[in-house]
Amino acid sequence: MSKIGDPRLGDLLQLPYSGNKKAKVAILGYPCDIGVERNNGRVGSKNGPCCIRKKLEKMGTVINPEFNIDLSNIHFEDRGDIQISDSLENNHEILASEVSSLLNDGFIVIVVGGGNDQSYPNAKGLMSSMKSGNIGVVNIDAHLDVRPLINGSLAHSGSPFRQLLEDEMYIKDKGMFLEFASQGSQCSAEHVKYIQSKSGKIVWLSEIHKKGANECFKNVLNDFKSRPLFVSFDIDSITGADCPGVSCPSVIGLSAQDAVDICYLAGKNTYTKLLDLSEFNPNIEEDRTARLVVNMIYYFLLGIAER
Ligand SMILES: N=CN[C@@H](CCC(=O)O)C(=O)O
Repeated sequence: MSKIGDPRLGDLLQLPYSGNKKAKVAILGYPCDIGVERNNGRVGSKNGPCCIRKKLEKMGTVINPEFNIDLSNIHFEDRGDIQISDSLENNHEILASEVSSLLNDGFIVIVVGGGNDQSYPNAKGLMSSMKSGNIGVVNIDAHLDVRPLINGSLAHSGSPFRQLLEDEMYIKDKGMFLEFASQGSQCSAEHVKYIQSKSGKIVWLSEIHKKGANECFKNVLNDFKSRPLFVSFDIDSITGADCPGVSCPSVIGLSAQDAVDICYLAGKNTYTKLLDLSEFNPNIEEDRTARLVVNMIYYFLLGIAER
């Protein structure tokens, strides 16, 4: 529990819903790393949601005196973890349907993974709730994650955005896709061509370092205009010094400050319906990285409070 006179996110989660709140936000866990294993990555992200929940309890002031933002105007609800089995395909179906039903109930949704394979079912959940593929998807990630399915049919943590770019509804309704903070040392030239052939865009990490993450991300939000937006954040896009607990770390990347600034802007953007956070792996490092992830959630909420 929080200390006297200092309510935190855990207290916000306890408040019952009252009709006059500014927004409803639901947090949902995807405790699954089968997709990471299939992609030959380091497993452990299935323990991510549980670890985040423990930290969430005590972090993040409900009234932020630095920015003068009061989160008690937001209804924040923990919807638990989705039911996981050994079948990744089943897990994805359940996830897409849960995300869609939360969005239909008027929630802004935060999904905490788990592997990055979650991002295609999450996008499907958004398309199904909108009954349209005319959505915007921004993948903040060191990797492009447009690898082909294994044996032509098995999804994995490196394939979610190829699945999106090949999705019938997304293609028919002219969805829009952009990769943000991609690292050329970890992305194949063939995959770049593939994304361009599907009208996807890429903002490389080097460009972000020149112009600043805030500026670059504001431009992206502007380009996506009024489409319902899904911001997918793979935390391995953040430099390993700031964010060591991931399946595939890098010595370069966004800073922790960039990450929270981006989450704030994503939350403040009226069209953002869905945020997912992927690849937190507490088996590798659980304290510093979990604190960063909770801060990212917190800054997203601060942004929503400023809509
Ligand atoms: N979501 C992560 N995708 C990366 C994983 C790389 C790795 O674990 O080695 C990718 O497929 O490139």
